[in-house]
Amino acid sequence: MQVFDYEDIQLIPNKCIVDSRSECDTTIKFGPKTFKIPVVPANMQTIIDENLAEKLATNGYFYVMHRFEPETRIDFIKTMNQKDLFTSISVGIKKDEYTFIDQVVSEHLKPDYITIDVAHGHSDRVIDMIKYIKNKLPDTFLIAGNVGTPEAVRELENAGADATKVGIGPGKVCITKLKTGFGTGGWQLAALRLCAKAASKPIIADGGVRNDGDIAKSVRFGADMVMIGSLLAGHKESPGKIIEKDGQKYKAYFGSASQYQKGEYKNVEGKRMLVPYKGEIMDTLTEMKQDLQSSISYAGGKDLSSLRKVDYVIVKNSIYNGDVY
Ligand SMILES: NC(=O)C1=CN([C@@H]2O[C@H](COP(=O)(O)OP(=O)(O)OC[C@H]3O[C@@H](n4cnc5c(N)ncnc54)[C@H](OP(=O)(O)O)[C@@H]3O)[C@@H](O)[C@H]2O)C=CC1
Ligand SMILES: Nc1nc2c(ncn2[C@@H]2O[C@H](COP(=O)(O)O)[C@@H](O)[C@H]2O)c(=O)[nH]1
Repeated sequence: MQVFDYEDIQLIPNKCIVDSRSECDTTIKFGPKTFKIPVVPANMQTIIDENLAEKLATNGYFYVMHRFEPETRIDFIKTMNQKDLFTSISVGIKKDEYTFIDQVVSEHLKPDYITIDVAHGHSDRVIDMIKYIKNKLPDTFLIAGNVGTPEAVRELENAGADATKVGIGPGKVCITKLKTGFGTGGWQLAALRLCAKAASKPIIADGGVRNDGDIAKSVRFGADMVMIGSLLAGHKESPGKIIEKDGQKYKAYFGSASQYQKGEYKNVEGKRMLVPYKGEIMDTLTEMKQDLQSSISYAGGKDLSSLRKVDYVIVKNSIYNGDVY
């Protein structure tokens, strides 16, 4: 098995067929809708809230609302419906979540997307939840995760998931790899490749993206959508206040399995960090789009499908040559 991660890979350019990068089409059809770029902010409490979800939906970006204020989800769906915006929410697998699905159905709500968001998605409890949701809400596009193996992708797909989310432990605020010894941290891109080869439905690559070029690499190795936390943290629209320290502005970014999220130190697999304040998130998303357009031009194509076919080399841990920007 070839093992590598984002920083170990360089994609090999092909002859350019466009006159301008602006000709390159970064749009992706994912589930029932088409989005501007194959990028979705992580469904974490320091990354997304209702206001940002609305902004993303209005501007043609995919979003997944987090599940950490469970009692707000019904109103969130109704508000988005009133504004004629698509709805994309998260659920867990505990007993209350079955009651929540029942409530959604009894109120005749039809979320466009639901994401089952748990640490260890390869489990019968997740499979039971997939079957329950697909039975009650057959028209909802159901994303299940997280997983890190081809076997898990196949099992969740066979249970009815419409897409699977790949990534156990590669996240910036993740300490799963240190606390448990398990995961795809350090070889997320290779794990993505294995999972995508086994998949017959779309894949979301989740965690470990540190540079815009990693989005193109994710697509090359099989991702239809890329979930990003740290790169999209620290914006004006990110939940939480600006924190001033030594004259610099920051925002907090913490793991969904951290003590800051859980409110207690039990089964902690996440940490907190300060992210330098970055201004408007739309500027960052626009830059991601432009960088992806450039990637497509280097791939010698006009759309994302050209990235899927490019050759690559493994340059183990050497591509940075000390470069940071
Ligand atoms: N992508 C990643 O690498 C990771 C992501 N996370 C994120 O943290 C958040 C919390 O996740 P999670 O703890 O699953 O959610 P919950 O706290 O909602 O737990 C879901 C259920 O699964 C059980 N559970 C959790 N982990 C395991 C496990 N390893 N083996 C067996 N049962 C388990 C829990 O019981 P009990 O707590 O009693 O075990 C609970 O009953 C999510 O948003 C998740 O995405 C967390 C870790 C890794
Ligand atoms: N192991 C943990 N993983 C976590 C936790 N909270 C979130 N996550 C995962 O990280 C990605 C974001 O990764 P990034 O590298 O882009 O910052 C997120 O989508 C989750 O899958 C956690 O507490 N522990």
